[in-house]
Amino acid sequence: MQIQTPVPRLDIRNIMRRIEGRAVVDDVSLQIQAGQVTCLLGPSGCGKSTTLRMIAGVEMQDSGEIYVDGKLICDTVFRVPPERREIGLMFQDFALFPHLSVADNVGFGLKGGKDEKRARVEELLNRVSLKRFIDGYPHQLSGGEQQRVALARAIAPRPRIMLMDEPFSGLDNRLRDGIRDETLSLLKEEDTAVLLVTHEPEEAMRMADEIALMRGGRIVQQGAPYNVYTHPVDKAAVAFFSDVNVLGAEVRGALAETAFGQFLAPGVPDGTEVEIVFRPQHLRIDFDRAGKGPLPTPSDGVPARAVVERARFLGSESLIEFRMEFDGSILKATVPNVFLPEKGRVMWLTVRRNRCFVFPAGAAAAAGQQPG
Ligand SMILES: Nc1ncnc2c1ncn2[C@@H]1O[C@H](COP(=O)(O)OP(=O)(O)OP(=O)(O)O)[C@@H](O)[C@H]1O
Repeated sequence: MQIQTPVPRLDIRNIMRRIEGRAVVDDVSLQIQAGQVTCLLGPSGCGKSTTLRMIAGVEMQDSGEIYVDGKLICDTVFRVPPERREIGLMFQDFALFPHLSVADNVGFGLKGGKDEKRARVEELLNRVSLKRFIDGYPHQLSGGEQQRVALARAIAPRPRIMLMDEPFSGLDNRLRDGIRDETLSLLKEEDTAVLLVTHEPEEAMRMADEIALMRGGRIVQQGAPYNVYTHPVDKAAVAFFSDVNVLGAEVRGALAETAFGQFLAPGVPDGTEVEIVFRPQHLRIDFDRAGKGPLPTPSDGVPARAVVERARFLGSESLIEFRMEFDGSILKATVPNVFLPEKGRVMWLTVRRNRCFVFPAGAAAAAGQQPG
């Protein structure tokens, strides 16, 4: 039986944008289905907003095509104007019209009869729990309430695609999580395809069905949040989501020898410098017992002696920095709850081997391998 993949709501193929001779967006391809949220995640200046502007139609790509529901809306010669693309936009500075009532703001882009428009406005204000402000004005609302009105306005004309550029970054932390969740459930109910730009990994993890990790104009990795987090393509992809620890080693006979034992480096030629990369939560801490640590195990390898340099309580976890006896480097460990050993205390560390990644040293953009 053949499984039919639905036609993507948004399909971007190989788009490229050069500014002053530099590829600001470099061969980006992306597909988003109706009802799916994809987060374009990357550091400042990596080309996220430029990608969004090309989809919105306010900036032209130098090559590549954009399709909506299988229909070409833009290549280098043909271009559907922005107002006919049925694309909703939501940005950080969501700028409601100050002189229009909440109802008129939400109904701004709506077509149809007066009653029909009013019904849609009421439905959406109800949905974002702001019906009581229907005849109020933007200045009477808090930042979070204005943001919810902006969401209702963007979604009112039932756009096929919603483009959101850092839409929650102007909100204070306490409000943000609630509004993110509310926004997500409304967008899902409306079956909109969403492309959300953010530089915050927590936001992408919270909102996305798929994360597209962008760097230097290119998408370097794409997949479900769990996969992007647990199978990063390179050291920078690990570091984007958390602190990282790095051990340097040279490969001999497909093995990288470290103070924590050997790591598999299948297919890596002898003499290659590699980096063993792991997150702070994957270091195990053990107490010193008369100068000895725990026994080596296949899953945790060999213990290495370390001295506590600094320990801090961060709320839900503690962060401990260790100076490693084998080379004087610092490794970071996090443990749940409160654990604050005093500076200078000797402890033993092991690494969860199946949570380590082995990458070629210094090759930020190269694909890495996970040990078996
Ligand atoms: N019109 C322009 N003229 C010159 N440079 C530009 C122009 N538009 C974008 N750039 C450059 O292209 C790169 C990508 O910009 P873009 O705004 O797409 O990045 P971003 O990932 O959205 O960053 P941020 O998160 O800071 O908004 C940046 O280096 C930016 O300076």
